[in-house]
Amino acid sequence: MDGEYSLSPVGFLRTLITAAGWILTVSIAVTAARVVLSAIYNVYFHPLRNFPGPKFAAATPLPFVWRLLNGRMVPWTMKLHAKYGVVVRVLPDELSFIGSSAWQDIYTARPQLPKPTFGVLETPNGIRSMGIIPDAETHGRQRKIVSHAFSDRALLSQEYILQKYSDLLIDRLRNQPNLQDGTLDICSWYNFTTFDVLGDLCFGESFHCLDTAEKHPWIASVFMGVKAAQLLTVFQHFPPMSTIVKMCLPQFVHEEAQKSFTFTRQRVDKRIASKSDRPDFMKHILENNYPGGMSREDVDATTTLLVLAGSETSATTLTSATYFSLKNPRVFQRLVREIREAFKSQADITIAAVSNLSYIHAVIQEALRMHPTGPISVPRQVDRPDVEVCGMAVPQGIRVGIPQKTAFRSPSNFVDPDSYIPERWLEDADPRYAQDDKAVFEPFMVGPRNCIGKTLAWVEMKMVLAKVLWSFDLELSEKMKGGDWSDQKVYLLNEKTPMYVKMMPRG
Ligand code: HEM
Repeated sequence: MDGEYSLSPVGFLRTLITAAGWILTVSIAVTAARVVLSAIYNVYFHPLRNFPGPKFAAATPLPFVWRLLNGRMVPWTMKLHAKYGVVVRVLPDELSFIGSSAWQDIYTARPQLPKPTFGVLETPNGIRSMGIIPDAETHGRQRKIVSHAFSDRALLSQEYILQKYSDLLIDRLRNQPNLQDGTLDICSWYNFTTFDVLGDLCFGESFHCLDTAEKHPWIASVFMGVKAAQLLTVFQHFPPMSTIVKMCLPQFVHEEAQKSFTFTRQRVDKRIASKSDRPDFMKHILENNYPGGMSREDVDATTTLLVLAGSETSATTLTSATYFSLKNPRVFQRLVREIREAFKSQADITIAAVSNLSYIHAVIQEALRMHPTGPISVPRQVDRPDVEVCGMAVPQGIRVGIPQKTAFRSPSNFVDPDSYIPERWLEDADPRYAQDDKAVFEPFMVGPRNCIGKTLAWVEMKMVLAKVLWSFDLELSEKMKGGDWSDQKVYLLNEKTPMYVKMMPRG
């Protein structure tokens, strides 16, 4: 009897291979059928079916995901909005808007439209920083505590920190051997300055980037985390993949995250143990915290966010303001004149004094328009019926957002959108620019989750730029004369490339 029913090992293997073949074929067929059916549903039956946009992007996340991966989201959304207008369906379930009223409709809606938890960067203990907490109540509670560190009074008491690092920048630049040969990358130096300022404001101790002329490894690690988080968002568009990919992340990614987490904890420990009364962020956070406000873990996570959000953005804008001004000699000359006529010495460049200058303000504003630091959409989730954006009813379950760079460079919002014209922001602006829809320009966003560091960013950028242009004559390096420095890949943040200049010390 046994012999009749037993299989030889070869027979068993053959049966196994045949069965595996069938399973694979059926799985592929089922997946293909699902993909085709969902594409048909998305294009012809989905609640967004009547919104304009390319059919392929309506059918599948692939075109969007491809741009996320190759960093070319900005040119893609620019092309789409140029073709389809104020609203474009960029994903089966996401709409992109470039009309100015979208800011109020999306980002100041009450109750808040939640921030999707896509690709969020958690610390290894699972705690999220204030910037990525989805729950409005928890976010609001933490933000209220942190906001004490950004009051006008706090800012004035922090001025000496801004003075210290902007002066150090000038000293260090003066001593660079390559100052005049066109190989000095001003972008890195701006970054060193803003990292040192934020290190000092958060931890009571800088990263010594200006001293060493190098990025601290912690900074590199945190930025790698941001890019990884952005790339991980790709898999959220293919739900089962997301969990699998997170589980399969290579060991070094976890080790890197753990290392940078430990570094933050140690720095925060040290700052708290110092019991110092210096007027940095930590003093205000600790003084205004209360049981149930922010846990120690919340403080760690939010400190990392503050360094990241406060350094990269200001350095990018300083670089683009320098780049665009140098590319436009008329602008550069007017800017330099304003600064050099206003100040007799570098020491006169104070927060109060620099805040009175109008042209430097317009120069930085126009740099933020040409090259915003958050170039792509940071969407919100429509979590209820009856939401309207730009006068259009948006169904529940959809994500909506504004891609800043596309909105700021759109000819439907600005006259000569690709030209760098600070004059459009002046009170006595050229009437040609009266047509600009300035309400669309919100580089710091609006609403309860807008930039908490906006005022600090403005004074820091003006002070650093004014000191550089007061102390040096600048020229673009030959290397920068062709091409467009601002045409950069984007992985949530701009992937900045070097910006080479020649600098001649004055006096
Ligand atoms: C040119 C300079 C800056 C620009 C253009 C900028 C822009 C922005 C934008 C667009 C957001 C909203 C991001 C989102 O919702 O995902 C944001 C949030 C934030 N920014 Fe800034 N930022 C700048 C400088 C700073 C500085 C200097 C700091 C502080 C040191 C800072 C701290 C923050 C924080 C903590 C948040 C999160 C706020 C919250 O979730 O409540 N930023 N910023």
